[in-house]
Amino acid sequence: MAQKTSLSRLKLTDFRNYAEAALSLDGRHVVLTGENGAGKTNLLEAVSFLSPGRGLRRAVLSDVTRVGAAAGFTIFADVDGMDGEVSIGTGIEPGEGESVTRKLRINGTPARSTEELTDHLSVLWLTPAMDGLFTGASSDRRRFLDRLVLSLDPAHGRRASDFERAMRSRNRLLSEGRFDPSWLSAIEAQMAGLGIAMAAARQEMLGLLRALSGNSGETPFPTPVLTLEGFMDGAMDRPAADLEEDYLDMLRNGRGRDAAAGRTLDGPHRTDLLVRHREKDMEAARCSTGEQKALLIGLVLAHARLTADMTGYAPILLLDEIAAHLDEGRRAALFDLVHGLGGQSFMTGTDRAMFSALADRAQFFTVAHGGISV
Ligand SMILES: Nc1ncnc2c1ncn2[C@@H]1O[C@H](COP(=O)(O)OP(=O)(O)OP(=O)(O)O)[C@@H](O)[C@H]1O
Repeated sequence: MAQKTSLSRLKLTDFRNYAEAALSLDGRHVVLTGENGAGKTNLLEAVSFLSPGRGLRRAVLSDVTRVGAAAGFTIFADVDGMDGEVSIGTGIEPGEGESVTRKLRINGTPARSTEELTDHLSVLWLTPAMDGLFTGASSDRRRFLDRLVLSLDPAHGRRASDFERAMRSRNRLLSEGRFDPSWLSAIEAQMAGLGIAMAAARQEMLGLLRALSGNSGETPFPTPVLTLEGFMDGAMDRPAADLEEDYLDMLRNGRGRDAAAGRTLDGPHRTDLLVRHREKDMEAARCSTGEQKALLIGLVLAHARLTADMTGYAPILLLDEIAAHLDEGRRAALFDLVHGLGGQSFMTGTDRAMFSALADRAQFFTVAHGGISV
């Protein structure tokens, strides 16, 4: 069984609709209930800032500071994490405009980057904004896929941003008609190395999830069958050096075409994550709304289980408005599955009764007008 990671304290200042708020936690799951607009999702968002990136809303950081606040927002958390107990502080300084970056202190010491958070805990989430994942833009599925990869392979984020930067340079050279062969070749060689490493990391994550779903047992949440399409289709079992060579050829031969298109038409930025409902043998986009939600839950739970298996520590799970869509039986089954992961989860809803099956496995809080009470 994976070890637990948990928050024992969360304290917010000038965060969204909270001027000041604090939560004392005892390691059990956390249920936050209250009316629409009370600030439940904001609390989950605060916890999501204990992982690298822009949180579960992919927020512009300056929007996160409470409207009317004189300074930037801060989040403090006491965490029993993968490296023992730590105090984490994160937030932004005021008045830096939209290019502001998030500051992080771990036990009072400034951290080089927010990636250091992954040494201490892993935070995964499922929010209503993800409901259209299977029917929406492929860029959303790619981002979802990359978050899956990132939770087990922190270097994936750096590879993806370096690839993006190199690709932008290539696009610029091509669009300006500067076909300088040595410059282009150097950029393309960098893209080939990074691009194939990204594709391999994604493929490896899918392989791990596939192996896991083979022995996931009976659950009311269907098994998603995942495949990748759009880049190096069916070729990923070949040696990386050969794939890099192939990708380099594609880039070299595609210069004219890409110049005309104004963008690079081959690469890992074109990958799509295809999801099928295994039991129905149906693509996810054609499943019913409820089936899609259940598939998404199945996918996030599988990822949480994989994270726990691979790291030995159960992730913190943020489940926003998860109970509303499920009947009583499925709700109880979900709580059992979440509890069985062995970690701490944060769940929100408008009605406390929906969580009654959790009983004393959870702490219950009421959220109202930017305040939290027991
Ligand atoms: N920067 C900000 N400053 C002040 N208030 C904000 C800021 N950003 C968001 N809010 C407000 O926070 C409130 C709470 O939002 P939140 O999404 O947490 O509600 P919720 O309890 O999850 O509601 P629902 O049940 O409708 O999902 C909203 O009314 C929103 O306008």
